Amino acid sequence: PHVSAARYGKDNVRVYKVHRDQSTGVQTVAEMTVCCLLEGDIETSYTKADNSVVVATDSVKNTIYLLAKQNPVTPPEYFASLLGSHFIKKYSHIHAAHVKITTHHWERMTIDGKPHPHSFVKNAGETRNVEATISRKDGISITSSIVGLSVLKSTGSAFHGFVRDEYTTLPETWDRILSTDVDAGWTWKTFGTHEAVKASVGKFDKAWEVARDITLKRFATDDSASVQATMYKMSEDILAAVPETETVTYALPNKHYFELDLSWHKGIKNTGTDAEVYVPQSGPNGLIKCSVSRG
Ligand SMILES: O=c1[nH]c(=O)c2nn[nH]c2[nH]1
Repeated sequence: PHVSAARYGKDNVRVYKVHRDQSTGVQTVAEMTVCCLLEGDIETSYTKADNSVVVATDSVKNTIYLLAKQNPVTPPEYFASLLGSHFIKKYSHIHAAHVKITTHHWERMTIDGKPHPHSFVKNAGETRNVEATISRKDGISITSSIVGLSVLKSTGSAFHGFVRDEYTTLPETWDRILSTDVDAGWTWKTFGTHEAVKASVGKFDKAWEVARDITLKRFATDDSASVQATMYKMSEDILAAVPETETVTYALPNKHYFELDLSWHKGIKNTGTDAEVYVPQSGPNGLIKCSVSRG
């Protein structure tokens, strides 16, 4: 037997950084959780108990905090590229770094109609993520994503005309609730070097804003024939709006809200056009995935 693949490092490295603008007193915060795994000529640490090739995961963790102190930590695409590039520059036997950054969304509070200089609220559950592979040979591939953005529409969603056979019980509907937890990702065209990422630094925040706006607008305004049809439109829009992206990927759970028949009680009408009280389902849920590429 032989090592067919290996990577190791530190996961769940939580980092918080504050920027204090002395002139205005405005403070800005960033909080993220980092996973950084290294890949390279490390097989002997597995096969021969040879620790001479091991950059300790504790040193990986130390490096994350040091680089966070010495460099900007936003946008996360920039910091992921900077962090990964550090390891392949510093250690000739490390040939790739796999960096995942989950950033937590501290939204500045508005108090008495004014942005507060140092107080923030966290949007429940929504994160902005980056997964990057920084490779000596293949350059820097980055995928950005929005995860955990929970949305619901109370109408404007239908699902009919699907396969009807001896396995089908689902009734067709022309008016249903649609709810999902958005997981939307966009893969950037590969960057040759960290300098190329640095040159594009202004594009990452804009792309996240555009992708989020497109997702919400299409979700709200599309007269949805299915999750599949709506997510394809979202993907087309993002590819058109962000030319530096190559592929857009969505993974959308279909979080079902079941109608509840109450007619057993004095004939109360609560189904079809009379439906008002529904039963939100924790599971099973649909899961619809799609990647859309150029051309
Ligand atoms: O939007 C939907 N897509 C599907 O594939 C599906 N299957 N059941 N309900 C569904 N809704």
